[in-house]
Amino acid sequence: MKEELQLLRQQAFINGEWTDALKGKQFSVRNPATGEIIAQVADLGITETKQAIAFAGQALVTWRATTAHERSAILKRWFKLIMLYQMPLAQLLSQEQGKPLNESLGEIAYGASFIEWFAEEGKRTYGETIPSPAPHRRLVTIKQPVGVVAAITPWNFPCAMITRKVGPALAAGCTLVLKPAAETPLTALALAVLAQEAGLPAGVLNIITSTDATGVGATLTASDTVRKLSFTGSTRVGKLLMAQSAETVKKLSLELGGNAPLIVFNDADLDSAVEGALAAKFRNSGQTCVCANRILVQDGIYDAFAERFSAAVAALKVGPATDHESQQGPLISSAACRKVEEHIADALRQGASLLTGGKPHALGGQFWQPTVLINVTSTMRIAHEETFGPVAPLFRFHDEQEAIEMANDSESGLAAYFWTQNIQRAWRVAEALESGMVGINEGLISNEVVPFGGIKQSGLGREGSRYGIEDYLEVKYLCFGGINQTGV
Ligand SMILES: NC(=O)C1=CN([C@@H]2O[C@H](COP(=O)(O)OP(=O)(O)OC[C@H]3O[C@@H](n4cnc5c(N)ncnc54)[C@H](OP(=O)(O)O)[C@@H]3O)[C@@H](O)[C@H]2O)C=CC1
Ligand SMILES: O=C(O)CCCC(=O)O
Repeated sequence: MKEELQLLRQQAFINGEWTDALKGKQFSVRNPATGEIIAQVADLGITETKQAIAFAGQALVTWRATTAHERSAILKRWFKLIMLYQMPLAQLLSQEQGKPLNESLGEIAYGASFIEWFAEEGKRTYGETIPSPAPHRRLVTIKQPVGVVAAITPWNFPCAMITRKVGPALAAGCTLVLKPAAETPLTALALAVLAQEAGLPAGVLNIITSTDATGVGATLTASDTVRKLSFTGSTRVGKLLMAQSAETVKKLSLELGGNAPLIVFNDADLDSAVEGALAAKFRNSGQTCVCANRILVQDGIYDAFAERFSAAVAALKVGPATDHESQQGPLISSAACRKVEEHIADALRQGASLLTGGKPHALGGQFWQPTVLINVTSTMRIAHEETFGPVAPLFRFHDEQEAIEMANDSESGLAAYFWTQNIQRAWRVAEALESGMVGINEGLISNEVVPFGGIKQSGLGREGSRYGIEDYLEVKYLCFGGINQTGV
């Protein structure tokens, strides 16, 4: 490498240029562990968003004409650079998002894995030949890039939620306008530094940093040039963007909220269930859409599980990312803290009890004690709303049928988990759960090779895996007629 690249950028990235807002507006990015301002980032608006869309439209003409191998070579260079800069990227990510450094290092590697995976998958976007019902016709399909893609991403995974959209889009031959969350734009901009270094042409990836999510979202969805929207975030905003996209009939990928059940049957391996529930609930301090939101425990194992689990939760080390022993960082905002507080208060009011936690952490600010509630019931808010924080509510059930009914009693259907040592039950329950992903005796189920996505109001489409690139491709059917089989 020639020289260290400067990863901390405070300007937006449009058509390969680092760009200020037209009116010079900026917004502050804060470290959620300290409240300290760590950057002043360009605050772009509707006009700049329209410009970025136009540049992405122009860049599409040449980018879509490159071969999958050429695109793959650039993506592989990008992957290598991300891994080369894994530590500084992780430090930046922890600063703006708050998660412990080890989790950030893991997220950078996870994020990079989508770039490497789709660098390969892009070469395998096969069409088909279809046996023709008519002797004089030949029928084939080819796959072509959808076109310009708008991507809107959340703050909880500032790297991986970007790369699992941008990786397949670029590999397929699409260009993008990306709006990262206003809380965490710095990792996105740092990724752009490395993409440019890897040789990504100007205009292929544009990044709009903005606090006007409504205006930018409306501009992206209203645009006829933008042919697809890929969004990860709340169900409320997902529905809004879906409605806005109806006018121009965009292709949609929506990764929305979850309310994941985690079921522990009497025949579970208790050690494994405790370890898995800890991982599934407390990853990123509970701020993950696949985090277990409802822990359903069978009568016969309830007390033993509650005791072991709450001891493990109480032992979690809460602290800032600068303390390398931290396992739980701060929540992203004071609003997130309020939601956690409200869910706990509502549960306690309705008869739940605390086994551990339940209060703001002594560190102050946005740190919250990892919390376990017992005797939680379906009338409580926590049963139906995603808490998105470090609160584990333990529900009680009597038999398998009741567990399945409780698990499926949700508008969401993203992830579900259960623990059993009975193979028949494992298949039965896995098939009965209404969710896009199921962990069986396993609490961490995400990686780049598997299809990530939900059913019901958890969204549309799949990210990662061989399916992840399909959302960025259109199938075109070609009918070759007039074929003279005797030869002319
Ligand atoms: N599925 C998931 O991974 C996530 C789920 N959530 C759920 O959502 C709750 C709220 O989190 P929150 O951060 O507010 O999630 P949002 O859905 O509001 O934010 C996600 C992204 O959407 C953007 N956005 C917000 N409003 C609009 C709009 N009108 N048009 C276009 N884009 C918009 C945000 O921008 P900006 O940051 O500038 O507001 C951000 O980039 C969480 O508590 C959790 O339950 C949250 C994040 C991720
Ligand atoms: O959408 C999210 O909340 C992030 C998902 C993290 C994962 O890929 O497991």
